[in-house]
Amino acid sequence: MDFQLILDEIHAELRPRLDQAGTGAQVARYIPALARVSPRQFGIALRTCDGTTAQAGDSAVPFSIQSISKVFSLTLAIRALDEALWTRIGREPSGSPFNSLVQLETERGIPRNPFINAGAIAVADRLVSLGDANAELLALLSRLCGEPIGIDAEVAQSEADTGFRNAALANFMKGFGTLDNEVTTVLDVYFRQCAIAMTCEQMACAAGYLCRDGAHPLAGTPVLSAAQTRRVNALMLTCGTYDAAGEFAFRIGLPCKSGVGGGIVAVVPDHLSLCVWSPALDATGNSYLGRQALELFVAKTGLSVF
Ligand SMILES: NC(=O)CC[C@H](N)C(=O)O
Repeated sequence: MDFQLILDEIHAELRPRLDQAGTGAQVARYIPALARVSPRQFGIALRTCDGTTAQAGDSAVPFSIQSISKVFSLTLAIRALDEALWTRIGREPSGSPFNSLVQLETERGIPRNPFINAGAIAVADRLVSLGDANAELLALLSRLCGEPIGIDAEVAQSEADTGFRNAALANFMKGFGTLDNEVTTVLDVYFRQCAIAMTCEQMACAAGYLCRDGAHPLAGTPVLSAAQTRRVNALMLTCGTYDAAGEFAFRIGLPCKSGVGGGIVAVVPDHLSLCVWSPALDATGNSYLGRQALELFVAKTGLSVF
């Protein structure tokens, strides 16, 4: 399959839609540093299991990975704790927005899954107990894509200044005993992981272990076991795009994880990993053009888990 041609076609088809007037799509406004990002950007990149790469558009422009970081923090936590992780975090889709508080009350402070904010904050707490969580995460990402990866300090500060809902989630969970560490420490780790900046090309490579039964995309060494990798992919499919996960499975049928920076990473097991980015979001907090790009990719290639 000529992936470069396919990505070029997708880019050409979507470029005229970059002016998203009238669609309601807009960049995340609740984090001031993200509100300043131009919505008129679109990038896409993929890397196959045999190392072939393809890219189009703004694929080399760094963006704020936001909730895509939750895949990699989960990977670190599963590696360290395996089954023990699941005593404090569920594995069911939430059907609610990513920053929703409501389920925590009736479910006694146990977040539905590791990909909503509450779940990722609970994962961050586990990682804080194990060591320097942000340093571990940056080291993992840098190793996975073979390039140094860093945090955008301005975005991290902006999140910390306005993260009122995340503070509410963390305090609520602390009240139920879900967090072992200080709320401020855990939130600092969480905000900084969300503020990691990467390009589509770096992300497509970094996610490569997810299409290779857990093998490192560059070195081939195990990042996760094959069974653990299946679980991460299953969670991405069922929970990776919040209350749009059903729609994503229906229309795209790939494990996906989105972030409010406008990135979406997607996995075609045994074939390839890809990343799309366009900052304007739909009402569910998923990239408006990113979703369309993934739909086009699946339509053109027939690659889907179904
Ligand atoms: N969906 C997202 O990407 C949310 C991440 C964002 N940093 C937040 O905590 O609100």
